[in-house]
This record gives sequence, C-alpha cells and structure tokens, in this order.
Amino acid sequence: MASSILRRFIPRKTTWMYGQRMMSSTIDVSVDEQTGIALMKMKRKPVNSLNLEFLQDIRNTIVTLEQNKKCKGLILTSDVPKIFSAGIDILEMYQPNEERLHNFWRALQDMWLQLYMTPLATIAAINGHSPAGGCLISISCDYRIMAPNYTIGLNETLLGIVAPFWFKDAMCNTVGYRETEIALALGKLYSTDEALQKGLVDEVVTSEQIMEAAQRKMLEYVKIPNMARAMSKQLMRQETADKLCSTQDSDVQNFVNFCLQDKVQQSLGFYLEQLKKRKSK
Ligand SMILES: CC/C=C\C/C=C\CCCC/C=C/C(=O)SCCNC(=O)CCNC(=O)[C@H](O)C(C)(C)COP(=O)(O)OP(=O)(O)OC[C@H]1O[C@@H](n2cnc3c(N)ncnc32)[C@H](O)[C@@H]1OP(=O)(O)O
Repeated sequence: MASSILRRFIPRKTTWMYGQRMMSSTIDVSVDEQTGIALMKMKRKPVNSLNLEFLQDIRNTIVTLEQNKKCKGLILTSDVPKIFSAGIDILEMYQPNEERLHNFWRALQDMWLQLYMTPLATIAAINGHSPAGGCLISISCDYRIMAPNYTIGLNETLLGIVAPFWFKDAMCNTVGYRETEIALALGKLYSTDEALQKGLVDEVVTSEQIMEAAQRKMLEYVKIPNMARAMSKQLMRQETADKLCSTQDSDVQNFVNFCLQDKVQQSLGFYLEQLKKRKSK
C-alpha cells in the first residue's frame, strides 16, 4: 500500500532477524505471530535521540515488518527509562558535515513517510518524554497512549529552529490549526494531562499498565479487515504525505541552508550548553 515513491530508497541492512525477533544495536523487535502484533523498543542510549543510522534502522524495521505477511500491527515504545525519544540528535545539526547533513534529513523524511503511511496499524506507547522528533514519531502513529508526568510537543522554537511544514501538518492533523499555531510559536511541551485534554494523545495509563493497554487497543485495530483499515488510513493521510513526497529535494536543501546559518548554529550551541548545565545542577 505505501506508494512506490516511499520505496525508492533501499534502507541499510543493519537489522538482523532471528525467527520472530529482530535486533539491531538501537532497536529490539519481536513479532507475535499468533496475534500479528509486533513490538518495537527503541534503545539508543542515553535518550533515543534520532541520528542518521537510528533513523535508517527504524525505517528498515518498518519495511521488514510490512513484508512479514503475519504482521498486522506495530507497537512502538522505548527501552530507555523515562524517555520515549529526545527527538533529533542535535549533534547531527550542530557543526555538521554538509554531506552527512543532507543524508540525515533525507533519512528523517524517509523514516517519517514510512511510518506515517505504513499499512500496519501503529500505536505509540509513550513511556517517557517525547519532545520534537519524539512527538513527530508519536503523532505519526494511529493511536497514542502516554504515561503520566512526562512531556510531549514540538518545542523546536526553543532551540532557535523551526518545525518543518510536514511536522506542522502532522500536528495540525492531530490537534487542529489554532492549537498547532500556538504550540509551534511557543515551542510548547505539554504535560501528559494537557496532551490528553488537547487530543495530542488518546489515552493515559500508568507506566506499569502501558504495554497491556497498548496490546488491548492493538487487538481492536488488528481485528478490523486489514485492507479496509489500511485504506482508510491512506484516505486520511495520503495528501499530507504527498506534499512532502513532491518536494523532498527542496526540503532537504532548505533544511541544509537553514542549519548552516551562523545564527542557527549559535542557537544550537547555546541550547546544547544549557542541556549540559541543567545536568550539572
Ligand atoms: C526553513 C526551514 C526549513 C527546515 C527546518 C529547519 C530546521 C529543522 C528543524 C528540525 C526539527 C527538529 C526536531 C528535533 O527533534 S530537535 C531536538 C529537540 N529535543 C529536545 O529539545 C530535547 C532535549 N533534551 C531534553 O530535554 C532532555 O535531555 C530529556 C529528553 C528531557 C531527558 O532529560 P534527562 O533524562 O535529564 O537527560 P539529560 O538532559 O541529562 O540528557 C542526557 C544526555 O543526552 C544529551 N541529549 C539530550 N537530548 C539530546 C538531543 N536531542 N540530541 C543530542 N543529545 C541530547 C544531553 O545533552 C546529555 O548529554 P551528556 O553528554 O551531558 O550526557
């Protein structure tokens, strides 16, 4: 179902499959062939930040699961305590190698297109903080369950950078135009309760209950006739995905030009310093 455009790039082969288990250094995946449900745990320590190779691994895993005839649904969660994903690895954008920067953004686009449009049913079990790119992964799933006392949102402006149009579109599709406008301007990180209230997440359960809740909800999804469910998702999302598909090259170039500006580099350097200072307090 994912359009042929999404399959133009062959992902790196760094994920190994042992029967119903797939492993890479950053991802652990198991598939329950009885239920058709796969569980993907992100484990790029310390904070599941998204660098080039991790993004390729995530996409590669989704492609492999799509090819598994027995797999119908995917639950995404984190193996890192208290952090779902800290978003993009800021070190990919700070003082970058230009060629790698191109490849990095392309990998982010490709991962997003694969996840957003996958015919698999997807549930994010958000068991930790989920800023920026972490929020993007969450809102690209079909359903979100979050544990209490964490934060989620598109906080890019706090770093002196701007969420690209496709982050904005995915957010708008989730919480609506006005809420997105406010959220992006303020770089708003929502508490779990606020996120539930605004519809950024669909359900809140304790950390202890989150996997069970995700499994329960996923059983509802995989019970629906597969093709009908996948086509209804395509109906809702294709237009948004096509907007990026038709402008991928210029989006990479805009990102690279934006990142290489002195002002942006200064902001990123400052933000990284703040992160380190906060830690030493
Ligand atoms: C014209 C426009 C065109 C195109 C668009 C232009 C621009 C592009 C925009 C790109 C979109 C960006 C998306 C993003 O995802 S940006 C990243 C945003 N992420 C964050 O702001 C999160 C920052 N991190 C935190 O808030 C905390 O770390 C967190 C996740 C709450 C965890 O807290 P804690 O458990 O206390 O852990 P530490 O803070 O001590 O962190 C441990 C360790 O990890 C480092 N780190 C944290 N986050 C990141 C990160 N995102 N990237 C890289 N490194 C990170 C942190 O510095 C610590 O490092 P140390 O070496 O000190 O151990």
